[in-house]
Amino acid sequence: MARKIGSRYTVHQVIGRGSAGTVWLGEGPDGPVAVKLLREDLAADQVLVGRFVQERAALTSLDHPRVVGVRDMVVDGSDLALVMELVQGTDLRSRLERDGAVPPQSAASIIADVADGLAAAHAAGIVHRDVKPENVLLDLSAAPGPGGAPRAKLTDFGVARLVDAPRRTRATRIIGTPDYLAPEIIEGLEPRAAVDIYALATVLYELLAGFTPFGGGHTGAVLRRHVTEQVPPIPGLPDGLWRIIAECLAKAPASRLRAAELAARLREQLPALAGLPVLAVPQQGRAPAEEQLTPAEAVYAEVDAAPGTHKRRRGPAVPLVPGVAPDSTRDTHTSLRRPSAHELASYAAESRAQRTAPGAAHRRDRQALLRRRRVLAVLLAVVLLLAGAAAAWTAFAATAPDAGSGSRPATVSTAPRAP
Ligand SMILES: Nc1ncnc2c1ncn2[C@@H]1O[C@H](COP(=O)(O)OP(=O)(O)OP(=O)(O)O)[C@@H](O)[C@H]1O
Repeated sequence: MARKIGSRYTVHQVIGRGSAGTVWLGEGPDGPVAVKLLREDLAADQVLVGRFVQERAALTSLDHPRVVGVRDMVVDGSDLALVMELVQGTDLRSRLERDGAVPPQSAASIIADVADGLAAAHAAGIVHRDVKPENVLLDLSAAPGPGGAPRAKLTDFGVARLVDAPRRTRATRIIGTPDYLAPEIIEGLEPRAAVDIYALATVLYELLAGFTPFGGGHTGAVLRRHVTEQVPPIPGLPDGLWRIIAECLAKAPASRLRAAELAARLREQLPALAGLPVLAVPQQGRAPAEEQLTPAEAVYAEVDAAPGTHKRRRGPAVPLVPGVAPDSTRDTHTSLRRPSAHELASYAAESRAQRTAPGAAHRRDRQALLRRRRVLAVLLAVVLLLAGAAAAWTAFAATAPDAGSGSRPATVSTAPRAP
């Protein structure tokens, strides 16, 4: 069923769904396009419509072969739509779901492409803020890159910004996808370009290992790991590639590589990675959600949907266009309560305790017990000594010559008497 979007575009078929809207295959004056129709509740939000109009110039002027171009932005009655370049292919999430992990050379090549796109965006002052496999499209119509890797393009620029909470709410809420959130976002800082580098390095890790470094279990646990834990190594990964990942997952944003450096460093690695098979990385044994909660994480157990966002979900998405059945089952943008500094500190303390091996924890408890016992023994000895001294004093006072003078201490009897 064809549908008109503004005066210039017609859409006929749904090609995908996300948390912010539905993507349609469409037709414009210059040929085929992809049209992302934002959800009705977002389209009805006047603040968001204002931002949409404001962002139009920045988003439509971002023109780079590794970025999915935004051709137009349409505000038409109740429709709010981004008209994009149509990419013939698939997205990286679908590829991961199909193949699991990716050979190291292909992974590095795909991520170098995305880093090129990010470098262009960052140079134009645009931070993506939601880099994840869903937002990387593989252009299967283009000639493949090194080792037959498909060419990648980053999409969904600006959408996280459009649906973001205003500054005053940002102090208490986070919008993003938990597995890819940089620690400084969780700590409440303004997201800058380095958050995209952190997210992209997380995607690289995921391509190589088949899972994200800090994901799994309850959202509170995921946030805590981003802030407090070191990235788990990937067995068998060549050192050069590992160093790049570790640098880009640094907790301090200033220590991370810039996007252009990341692309260049990855390309330097490509020859050495040629022919390496997919790494056999054992899946991390993260326990299912509730079992994994530490007491502090249990305090931080809220994952809820702010207006305009979806719950973190495993079920189908809310239908976005009347009459169209939901088909998205992905975890995607989530609005989260930002953990307080106290909660983060508790996560850190518990995390340190959890990292200690069970044998070491047992030894540590036993040493604490012995210390407590020693302190008690010293206290008891002091009490007994004082009691003995008091008893001796009483006995001495009772035998002294002026014992009958009552409460006056015996020493007084030796003091010079008043004339
Ligand atoms: N320009 C495009 N060309 C071709 N297909 C596209 C294009 N943009 C998006 N798609 C397809 O539509 C799907 C949904 O895209 P969308 O950006 O709405 O959601 P998402 O990125 O999966 O999730 P979210 O918006 O919640 O981050 C994509 O995964 C992709 O398969």
